[in-house]
Amino acid sequence: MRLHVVDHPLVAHKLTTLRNRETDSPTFRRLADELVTLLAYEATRGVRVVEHDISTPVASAKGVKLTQPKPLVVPILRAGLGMLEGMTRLIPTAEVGFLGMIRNEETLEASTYANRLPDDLTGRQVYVLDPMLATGGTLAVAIQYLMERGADDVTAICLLGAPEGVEHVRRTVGEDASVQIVLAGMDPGLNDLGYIVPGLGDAGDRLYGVV
Ligand SMILES: O=P(O)(O)OC[C@H]1O[C@H](OP(=O)(O)OP(=O)(O)O)[C@H](O)[C@@H]1O
Ligand SMILES: O=c1cc[nH]c(=O)[nH]1
Ligand SMILES: [Mg+2]
Repeated sequence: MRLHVVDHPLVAHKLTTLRNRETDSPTFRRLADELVTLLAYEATRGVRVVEHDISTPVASAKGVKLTQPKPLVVPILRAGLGMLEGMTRLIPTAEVGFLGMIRNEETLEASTYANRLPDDLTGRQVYVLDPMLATGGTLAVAIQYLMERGADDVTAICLLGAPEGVEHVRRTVGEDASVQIVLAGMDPGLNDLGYIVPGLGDAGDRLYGVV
């Protein structure tokens, strides 16, 4: 498993505004969207392509195109939905599947309440979207689920992570798994309620309001 924390001043600038409690919901949504596109550029370095010959108006040329089947993008509802457009802007032809997951705020255990994914993911390259990687319970369950169905390369794109969450995912999927985590920032740890500190609060609530 590989971890990549993107080190770029524009990412750091947008993340700082995103964290600010004064940032309102419309601005939060816009920044989350912009950040994902920046992260996705890094996260898709390994996207699979094949050689593709074309003719320009002047001559023939060798290029590449995305392989079939196309990459699958999986936002984890609810908060991951705020990252979907930023991702599909970069890979418009990607297919999209959905996982609805919620963390029990007392036990911090993740459970799945919705699944709209192909049953067979054999050989698929998958990009999972979720802004927060806290205890790692949610992401570990999601990645395991995708790999059990045959996905052979999974990249998780998150805005903020905590070291204990990253280690939990590493232990669950195994050191040798073809799994990559891409973060805009890694915070020092979690508080007693399992929130990332300093973090940005509840990403779902900040995107969509308290429900
Ligand atoms: O790493 P973990 O400790 O599992 O926590 C992270 C999860 O918690 C948040 O979702 P939440 O359960 O709040 O659902 P929501 O997106 O509907 O708000 C977040 O979007 C992650 O999915
Ligand atoms: O800090 C956290 C932890 C879990 N979920 C969130 O939305 N924020
Ligand atoms: Mg939430």
